[in-house]
Amino acid sequence: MANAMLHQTVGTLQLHGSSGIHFQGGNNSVRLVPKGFKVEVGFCKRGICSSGEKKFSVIQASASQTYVFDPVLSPSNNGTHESLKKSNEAALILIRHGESLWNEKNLFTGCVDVPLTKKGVEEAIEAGKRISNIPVDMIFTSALIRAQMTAMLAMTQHRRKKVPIIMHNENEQARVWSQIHSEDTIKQSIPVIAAWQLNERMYGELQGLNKQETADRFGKEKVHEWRRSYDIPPPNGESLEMCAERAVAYFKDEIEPQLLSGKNVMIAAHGNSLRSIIMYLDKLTSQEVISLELSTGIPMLYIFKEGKFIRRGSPIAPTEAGVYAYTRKLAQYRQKLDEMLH
Ligand SMILES: O=C(O)[C@@H](CO)OP(=O)(O)O
Repeated sequence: MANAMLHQTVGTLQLHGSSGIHFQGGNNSVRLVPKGFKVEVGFCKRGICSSGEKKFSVIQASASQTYVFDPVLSPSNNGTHESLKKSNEAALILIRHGESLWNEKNLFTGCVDVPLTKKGVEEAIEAGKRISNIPVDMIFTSALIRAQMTAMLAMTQHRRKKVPIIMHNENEQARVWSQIHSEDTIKQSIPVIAAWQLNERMYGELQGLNKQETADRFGKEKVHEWRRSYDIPPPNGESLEMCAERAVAYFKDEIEPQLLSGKNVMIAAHGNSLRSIIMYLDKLTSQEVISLELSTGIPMLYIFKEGKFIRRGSPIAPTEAGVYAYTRKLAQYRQKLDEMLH
């Protein structure tokens, strides 16, 4: 059995007939949720396994099978959800995409898939410089090109020089055809998971309309309500509340377990999908979130520690001492990079 996974792989898990676990949908990564916490089990033959798979169900006993798994998320690690929360610390970087061609034209964009402008490209590169000393083990982006461009461009500046690789798990063939057959190469890679749940809020009938013209037509206040209120959707679109239902659920289900296991995560997404996630992280009220505005291409750093998200603002520059004083781990990581690169 190959154990070539991007997760740190340090053990195997034997599941026997009495385990009550049955896997459906081919021999790739699966996720199951026993009492209290998540376990991620991968049994891909070779190559990169990633999370996000839902093609399985826990319904009945199956024959004995050996799986590679990530012990920090496993029940056999003597750890409970609570003790994991206490022992691990991880960095979380949030970044709204750089300026898009429709930001430049002042058009409502929502789920329309518009690329970055030249300025947006530069913003993403600048953002990358600002976080170039902060560890990144996994990247989550929306399914939209402006967020993916931003993540990739930012990573060109990272000092660790690992290669961000987009996971293709949309079907069995895509998964097999994108496998990597060198464990060393896998170690030098960062999995990038693209998820529609992190997409911008769907702006309904406003998509493609000019923001100024819409305000002139419907009134400034109405348009502000559509754009910034928590629970009032634009015509046939999503309110922030509706956007939060999928974006925050995805964050809790797919991203938080990674942070809990000590993985450092970057999320490249959008003004409103990130507003909804920040509302959750900072425990903002539906009133407070109205005035939360995110600029394009500005990275925001959180430290996840003892089950809490601690907001650390936006690193100003890669050398800014303050950021690395936040935690010993960050300081050590930066020092390691300095040693490696000198
Ligand atoms: O057009 C959009 O999709 C968003 C983000 O650019 O606009 P708004 O500022 O109204 O949230």
